[in-house]
Amino acid sequence: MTQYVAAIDQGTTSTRCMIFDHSGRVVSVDQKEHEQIFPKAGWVEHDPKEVWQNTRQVAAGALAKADLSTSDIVAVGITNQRETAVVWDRNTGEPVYNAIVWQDTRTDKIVTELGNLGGGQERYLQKVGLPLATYFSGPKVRWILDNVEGARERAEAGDLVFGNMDTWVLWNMTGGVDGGVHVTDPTNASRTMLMDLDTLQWDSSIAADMGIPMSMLPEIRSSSEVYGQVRERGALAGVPIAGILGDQQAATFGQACLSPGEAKNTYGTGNFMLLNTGTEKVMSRNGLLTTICYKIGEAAPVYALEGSIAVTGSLVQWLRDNLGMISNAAEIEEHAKTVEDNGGAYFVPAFSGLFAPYWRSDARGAIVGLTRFVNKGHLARAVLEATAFQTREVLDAMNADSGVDLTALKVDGGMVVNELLMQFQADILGVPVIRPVVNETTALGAAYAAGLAVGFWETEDDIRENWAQDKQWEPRMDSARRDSEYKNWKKAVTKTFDWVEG
Ligand SMILES: Nc1ncnc2c1ncn2[C@@H]1O[C@H](COP(=O)(O)OP(=O)(O)O)[C@@H](O)[C@H]1O
Ligand SMILES: O=P(O)(O)OC[C@H](O)CO
Repeated sequence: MTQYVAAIDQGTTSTRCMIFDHSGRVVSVDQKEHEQIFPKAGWVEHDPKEVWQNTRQVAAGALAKADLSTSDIVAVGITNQRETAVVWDRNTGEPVYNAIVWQDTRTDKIVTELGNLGGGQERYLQKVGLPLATYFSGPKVRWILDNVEGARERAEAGDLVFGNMDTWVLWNMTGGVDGGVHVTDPTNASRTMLMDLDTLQWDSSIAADMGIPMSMLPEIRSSSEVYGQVRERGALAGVPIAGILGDQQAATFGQACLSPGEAKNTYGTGNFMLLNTGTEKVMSRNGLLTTICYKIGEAAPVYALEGSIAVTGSLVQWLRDNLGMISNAAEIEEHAKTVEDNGGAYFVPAFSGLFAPYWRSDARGAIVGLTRFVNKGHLARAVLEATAFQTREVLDAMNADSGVDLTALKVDGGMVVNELLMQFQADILGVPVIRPVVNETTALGAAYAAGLAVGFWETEDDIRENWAQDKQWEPRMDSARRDSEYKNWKKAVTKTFDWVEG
């Protein structure tokens, strides 16, 4: 009987269930979007119960679409938008507040206060590998405890628990109030600001500074082992849940970046470039994050350097949803193709401040270089080019920090169907850009982690063998134009600084 592995991919905009065969080929997908809730400027929330309901639906949907039954599935992996924080009551399963999403900037004052405590920024960089920023989960949990009536008392009494989306989905999938497992993996834990990067354990002094009771925190296990079985009711009942990886680490795994020096760049809501640095923890001097890449069972953890960009695909969504300039994401390429270049316009989408390599929460978005000449096509180009320029900044930082000169870039994610963007990306980087046959590397990576734990795949070599190239874009732009475009971009970025005052 043919067997398969399933993956739940709980992303920023949607939740997917994908089923893979032994060759890593997708045999079924079901997907459901959830509401993006924007209560105020800078605030972004998701309803955790909607996400859980969607998870159940897509699990059933993916099985039904491929006409498979639960007995065909040997393991399930979970991958997720990282940093997004949920706090719920372990006795009732009710969240006390909406999930606060990674893009949300409401914690800027909390972050500033933490920076004023002993050790400041440097203490966090050394211990957790992250700069103090609104991006990470710890300050979001602190905000909930400070602002939801009665939450702090309930947390101190041991009734409230915290989880990122992996933990929320796992706890519910394994039974919720009826014995749900409260666990995370080191890739997710490394995005909270609360995990010591050397010991892979929660750091009680940082938790104390953030006012977060240790009893709220999930147990940190490896990224590939059996955590529990799917609850008896519903789709996938009884199947072992055997892998957890944050979505960007999952994509790194799915892209078979399994040796030091190998990197991938994922183009989704935001962009995330990860470079495998092996068992060596490389600390960044150029605005990158040090993070856990994966930890397979008992093996030593593998580290990564990461360049996180907050706004890339979501800028295309913004054009669609907030401006109505396009009716679907693919249309942006049609508009961009009507012109030769950006007509002098540069769009810096600092909607959540700027992440890597700047980490400027005082920045806000700007379109510069506007003249009467600029039309819709130029703006469409400027929107796509923003993704490519931001990626160049991250690649430069990556090369400087690691000493690795990346000679090609493996790409994946929702935006890489955009041919114009991929060509411009190769042009502005000056290195080839390579897309794999299976572009769903995030779900695939989580499936690999789960499949390795139950022996469906034997070793990491199986993963390397399954990877295959689909298309490669070669740089065509001459270096003088590349340099002048990049110089203009850098100048445009400086125009976004110091917008939000103190
Ligand atoms: N043809 C396209 N051109 C540019 N952007 C696109 C295109 N198709 C999808 N996108 C963008 O890709 C993103 C979705 O990618 P995906 O990897 O599914 O995201 P996530 O996992 O973050 O939810 C959306 O932000 C969307 O705007
Ligand atoms: O949901 P995605 O694919 O946009 O990924 C979000 C990242 O994990 C945020 O760190």
